[in-house]
Amino acid sequence: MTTQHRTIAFIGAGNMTQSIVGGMVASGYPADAIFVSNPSPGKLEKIAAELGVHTSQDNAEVANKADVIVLAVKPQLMADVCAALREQVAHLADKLIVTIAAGIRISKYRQYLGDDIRMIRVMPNTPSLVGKGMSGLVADDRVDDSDKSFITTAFDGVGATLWVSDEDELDILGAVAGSGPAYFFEFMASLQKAAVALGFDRDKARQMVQQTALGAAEMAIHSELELEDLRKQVTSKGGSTAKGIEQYQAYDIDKISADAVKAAVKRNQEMAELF
Ligand SMILES: NC(=O)C1=CN([C@@H]2O[C@H](COP(=O)(O)OP(=O)(O)OC[C@H]3O[C@@H](n4cnc5c(N)ncnc54)[C@H](OP(=O)(O)O)[C@@H]3O)[C@@H](O)[C@H]2O)C=CC1
Ligand SMILES: O=C(O)[C@@H]1CCC=N1
Repeated sequence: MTTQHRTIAFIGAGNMTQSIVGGMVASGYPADAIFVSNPSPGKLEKIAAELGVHTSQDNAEVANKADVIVLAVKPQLMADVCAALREQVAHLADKLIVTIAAGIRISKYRQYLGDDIRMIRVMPNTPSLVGKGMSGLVADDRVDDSDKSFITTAFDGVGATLWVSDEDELDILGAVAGSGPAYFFEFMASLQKAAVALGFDRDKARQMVQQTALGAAEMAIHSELELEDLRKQVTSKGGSTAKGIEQYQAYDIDKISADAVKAAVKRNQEMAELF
């Protein structure tokens, strides 16, 4: 199947589906080719009203209509959701199965959905909603180039894509980029609180933090310099930034990030065992 706009069914209409589908429609993917299912109606009504995609409370109904099924439920629900799809969806082996769930290995999906499925695991992140996502991808060896190209194009539409060599690497990418927006928001919120503590109102503090984060990210993207050198450009000798940076280094920011990423990788590995 080489059709550029295959019919695609998202199982679960949560944060990630809303981000990805929102980004796909904004980047020109036809809403008419997108189906979304969810048990409760509220999120479906919102996504249908805002984006014009088809919706249903019945997973099997949307999965039966689609060439591509995207599994977008929480890892702990995956076994049950897959068991029901296996029972109720015809010709699962003819469809491309994509999962965005953290942790769970392709070998596990084979147990859940049948040994003959072909599957791509994608690890996206929520900035997909604004077209600035970072998605990692890994495929099993039954997936052909047209499947890979279709999914790459779909996720390129909501940001950047990076194919990794195996599922262990996907766990690491997930711990850095999948979880990463949370780390940046945590850091941004802490800078906002620091400005508020010194007398700024929350809105002004937020404005300066978010614009600074945007500017720094844009510079990192457009500069050939190492990130460390970009940091040095701001850090005038004997100036104020040096004093601020000294504080971050005193708390060993490298260790904080290393520990955070290791803990998130470990949890991905645990979820692979648990679910
Ligand atoms: N959030 C993120 O930043 C990222 C998440 N992921 C992965 O994406 C997946 C979804 O996460 P996220 O969107 O954050 O989670 P959410 O909880 O926001 O969304 C999950 C959705 O699944 C729905 N759901 C529950 N039971 C079923 C069912 N039986 N059939 C169909 N849908 C069901 C829930 O509906 P209801 O609320 O009505 O119960 C909810 O809308 C997870 O596996 C996660 O690992 C991957 C990368 C980043
Ligand atoms: O926290 C989680 O498990 C998911 C995966 C990456 C971001 N959210």
